Amino acid sequence: MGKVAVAFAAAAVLVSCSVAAVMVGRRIKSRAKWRAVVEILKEMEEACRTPVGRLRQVVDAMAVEMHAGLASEGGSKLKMLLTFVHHLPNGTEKGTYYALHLGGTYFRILRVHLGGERSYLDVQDVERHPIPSHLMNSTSEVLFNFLAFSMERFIEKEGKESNSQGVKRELAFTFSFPVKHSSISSGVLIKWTKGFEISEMVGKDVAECLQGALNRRGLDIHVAALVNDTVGALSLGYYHDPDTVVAVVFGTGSNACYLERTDAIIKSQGLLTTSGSVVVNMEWGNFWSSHLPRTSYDIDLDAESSNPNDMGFEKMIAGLYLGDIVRRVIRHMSQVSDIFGPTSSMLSEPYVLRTNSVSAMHEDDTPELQQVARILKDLGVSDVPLKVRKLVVKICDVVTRRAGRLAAAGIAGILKKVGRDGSGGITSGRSRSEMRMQKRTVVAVEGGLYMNYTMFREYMEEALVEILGEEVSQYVVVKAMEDGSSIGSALLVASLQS
Ligand SMILES: Nc1ncnc2c1ncn2[C@@H]1O[C@H](COP(=O)(O)OP(=O)(O)O)[C@@H](O)[C@H]1O
Repeated sequence: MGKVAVAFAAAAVLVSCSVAAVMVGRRIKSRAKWRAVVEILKEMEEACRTPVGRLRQVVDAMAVEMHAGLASEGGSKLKMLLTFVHHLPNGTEKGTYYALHLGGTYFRILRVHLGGERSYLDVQDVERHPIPSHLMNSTSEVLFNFLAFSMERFIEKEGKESNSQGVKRELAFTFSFPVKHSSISSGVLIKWTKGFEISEMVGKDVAECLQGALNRRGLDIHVAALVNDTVGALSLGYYHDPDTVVAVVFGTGSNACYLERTDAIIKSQGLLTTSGSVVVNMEWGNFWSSHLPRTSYDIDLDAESSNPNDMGFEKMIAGLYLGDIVRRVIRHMSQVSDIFGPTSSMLSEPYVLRTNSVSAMHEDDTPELQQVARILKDLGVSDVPLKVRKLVVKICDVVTRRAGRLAAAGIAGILKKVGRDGSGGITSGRSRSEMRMQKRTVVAVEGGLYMNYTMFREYMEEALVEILGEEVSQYVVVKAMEDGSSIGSALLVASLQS
């Protein structure tokens, strides 16, 4: 071999050595990046842990806050609002009634016809539309004109042969935001939540605004009741099953109401009702306790939201927020590692990842996780390997598991307050034999998150059994109420007439 050939051979060896070294270096780097990502997941999992001991602390805190909110105005972050609902529909109602429901994402209109027997409940013409997003930060006039216009179109479709023609229509306005009631049919908006921002509306009478808009359109419709969506769900639950004492909504936001004894409402001493009880709208989205497992992602989400330092519990458990928590974790991982490829600017867009997509990824049962790949692609993250897709599923699981378990702790907190958790209420303990006398208790549940996200529902129901124990759980029935908020509100109006 000549000198030149030897030099080439030596250079070739050197080049292949350095290529190998670069490849090894890259592998080490990518292993380090993977480790960094796994570390983020581990930290997040740790911060989201909800062992049953911690859940029980949340249960106790919920019951304590409920007491405080009933004791004095402003005594707790839980407003514990009186709804002026003393009687719930019992099945004897008759006639045709309407409901118009303004939720966080959807508005719905429907008509129910009641024949005076529980079995004769005919729900007709349910319309459900997304709320046009520009309305959420428009003016009260624009918002209510739109609702009145939608109501007018609904009625026009009834046609001339409708049996309610020529008769004043009785309407329930189901309103999923906090209201301070002065009667069952009037109340002022306390604040907006769930991304709505029409500040001049705060302090105005909500039913009056709708009635005014209906009158301006010349519609012969009477706003007979202003009903929180949870109270609607409770009404439908009670109509079907009088053991229903609690209702919870898990949709865009989250809230709960329950039947309380009037003598337990210290802040309204002297409140008398013929039934001896009243429905209390807890506005539990604003619940807070140091026992809630909060992460840096929750803190950032809150700080960047339209209502910082507000609705802390809702921001951990409700549909509007779960997607955004998952997005924040993915974005953090994409900042410390290139496992998601070049950082997509879409990942920085708040609320771009919806909770519907989180459930689609979480429940993706295709072998290659094609749903996950498709949703990530929509976020500008293409061609990620299977192990990264699995990691995303894990993030969805951690966030939703925490949400479901905390939701269960909230429900158990209410059961504790009303003495239906097997412990005999907040102050006294009970013997085993007394526990056997536990009353059957139905919890009516509704909302898009609960109805459509199976894993959320399963985690919630599993944790409820864990908290209450097998024995007491036998007496607690969780019942889904599809469209319960709207149907139940119409039933409530019917019960006011009978
Ligand atoms: N398939 C789904 N998976 C997860 N969450 C869902 C799903 N479908 C709906 N949701 C959640 O439920 C919310 C809608 O809740 P819903 O009770 O129907 O309406 P609203 O809150 O407007 O009254 C959506 O914004 C979303 O957060």
